[in-house]
Amino acid sequence: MAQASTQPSDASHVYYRFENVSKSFGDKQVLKDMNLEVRRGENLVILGGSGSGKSVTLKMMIGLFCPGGGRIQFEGRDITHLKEHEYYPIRKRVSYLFQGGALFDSMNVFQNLAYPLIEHQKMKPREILPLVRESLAMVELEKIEHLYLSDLSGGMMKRVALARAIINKPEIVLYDEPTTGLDPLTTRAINRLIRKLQNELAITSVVVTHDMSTTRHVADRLCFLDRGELAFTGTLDQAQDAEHPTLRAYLEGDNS
Ligand SMILES: Nc1ncnc2c1ncn2[C@@H]1O[C@H](COP(=O)(O)OP(=O)(O)OP(=O)(O)O)[C@@H](O)[C@H]1O
Repeated sequence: MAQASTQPSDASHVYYRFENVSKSFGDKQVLKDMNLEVRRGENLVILGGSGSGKSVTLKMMIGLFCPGGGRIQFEGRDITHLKEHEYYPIRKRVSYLFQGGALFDSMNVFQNLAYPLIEHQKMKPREILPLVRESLAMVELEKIEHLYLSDLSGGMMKRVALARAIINKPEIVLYDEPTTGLDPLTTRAINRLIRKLQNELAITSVVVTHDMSTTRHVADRLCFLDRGELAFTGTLDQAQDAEHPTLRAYLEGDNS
C-alpha cells in the first residue's frame, strides 16, 4: 500500500529544470534530450534499469557532471556550466545520499555525523551533540553514537547515512538507490523514512531506483528512464495507462 504525502507539492516553485539535456562519455551517449522538473515539496522518482543514466542525472544536479548539451536551471538560474566554487551555495541546500552511503569506516557514528557540521558550519563540539542526536532520532536510531560501521547492519548504515544527509537541514535530498541490496522489511522502513522526511521536514526528494516497491511507496511523480531517454513522466496512476513496453514490464512484474 502506497503511503501518502501530507505536503502538497508546489508546481509554481521549480527547483530544477532540465531542458533537452544530453550527456556522453566518449562515444557513448548516456542521456538524450532529457526534459524534467523537480518541484518544491514533491518526491520525484527516477525509475530505470542498470546503466540507464539515473545516477548521471542525479550527479548533474550538484555539478559532479556537466551536461554535454541542453540546459539545467536551478530556481530559474542557469547552472549548466558553473565553476566548481559556484556550486557551493547549491550544495548547501541539496544533500546527496550516495549509493554506498559514503560513510567513513575509520570514524564512529558520532564522528560521521559531526563531520559536515565541523567541515561546513565550523560548529563547536558542544553545539554538535544535540544536532547529532536529533538527526539520529529522525531516522529512529538512538544511543548508537559510539558504534563503528562494522557494528551496524546494512539497514542501520543506510539510516546513519540518511541522518548525516539531513544534519545540515537541506531543502532537497537526492537519493541514489536508497534500498538496493536491502531485505524487504528494511526496504519498507527506508521507504517510510523518505516519506517521513517529506512530511515532517518538508524535504523535497529525488529518488533514483530500479525498485518498484520504493517507487510505489514514495513517488508523487515518476520519470521512467529507458536507455538514456525519458520514456514517461507522470503520476503512478497515469503510469498504469502508459504503453511503453519496458515500463509496463516494471509495473506488471511488481508485487509490492
Ligand atoms: N565517469 C564515467 N565515465 C564513463 N562512463 C560513465 C561514467 N559514469 C557513468 N558512466 C556510464 O554512464 C552510463 C549510465 O551510468 P549511471 O551510473 O547513470 O547508470 P544507472 O542508471 O545509475 O545504473 P546503475 O543502477 O547500474 O547505477 C553507464 O553506462 C556508465 O558506464
